[in-house]
Amino acid sequence: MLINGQWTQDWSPSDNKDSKGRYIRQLAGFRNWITATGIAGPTGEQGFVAEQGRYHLYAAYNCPWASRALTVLYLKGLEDCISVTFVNPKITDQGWKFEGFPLCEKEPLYGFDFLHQVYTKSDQQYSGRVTVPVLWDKKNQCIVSNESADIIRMFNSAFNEVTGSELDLYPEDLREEIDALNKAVYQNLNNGVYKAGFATTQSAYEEAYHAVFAQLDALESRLSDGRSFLFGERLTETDICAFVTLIRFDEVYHGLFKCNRNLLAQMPYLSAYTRRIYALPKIHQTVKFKHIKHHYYGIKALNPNGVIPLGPEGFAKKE
Ligand SMILES: N[C@@H](CCC(=O)N[C@@H](CS)C(=O)NCC(=O)O)C(=O)O
Repeated sequence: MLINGQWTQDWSPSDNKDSKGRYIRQLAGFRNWITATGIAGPTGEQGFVAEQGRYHLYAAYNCPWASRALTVLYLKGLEDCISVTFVNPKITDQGWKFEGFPLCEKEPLYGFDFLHQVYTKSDQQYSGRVTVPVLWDKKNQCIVSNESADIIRMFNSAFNEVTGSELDLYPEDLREEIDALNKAVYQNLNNGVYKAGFATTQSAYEEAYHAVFAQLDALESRLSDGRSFLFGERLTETDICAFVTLIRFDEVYHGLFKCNRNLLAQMPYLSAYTRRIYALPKIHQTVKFKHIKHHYYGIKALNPNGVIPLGPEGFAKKE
């Protein structure tokens, strides 16, 4: 992580825990918003107007948080408007680096080797974790946001006049329900699998494990009335949030994070739902199982020798 702008490597995700050994995720440090007119969003400074070509997304195919930002970028037709660079999925002693893995290119704006340089370019004294996704403003040369929950909302609404997109993943009439379900899905599933995987006590692991499967059971039952998506026939941001965890479930969370009561493949409605979203236009481009497996099974604290299991195949198709 960065401390006063200096990189320090003495840290592993399981170090971030409470007195009961529960994993705690740090809050994002940059919370500005791009808006259609440049007025400030719910948090942060004003001045980030939605413009063609002005912004850049640093993403990682392995990461569910970056993938939800990438997915909304594609669904909203923003690929010609916002450029994207993918970091190498194998995290190094200096955190995320550029190049050295298929589809991971050179850092295009400054020729940086590591993502922490993007953070200190924006704030020379930055202290905090260096995470993906990062939304960068090329004009003011600073980070707009490193919080994917905010990034998907701005992608959903800020650029409609630039792209002409009419897709609304956060429709007015469903906002309250979306917020409530997002919260449960985030706590119990998206972050819940991490809480199971990085727990350092038996009780913290068991608590997280039960929360993960209670949430999966609730979603399975919600989908059992035959609806296509969580809120019926309309795709919403909650579907994207759920999808990025579900698509990784059998390949990595079941084994490495010990969320192993059952495979997702054994839950008929949830697996059909995951396949339904996976089959939507452009979604395939956001899922790279090789990146996913190499990243997670490369986490030294959980898998010191880095051996990558061959199965289960789950949703993976041969790449
Ligand atoms: N709140 C952030 C969390 C992002 C996050 O934790 N990303 C992980 C990758 S999956 C990361 O970059 N971890 C590196 C680290 O914490 O050092 C978001 O949702 O945007």
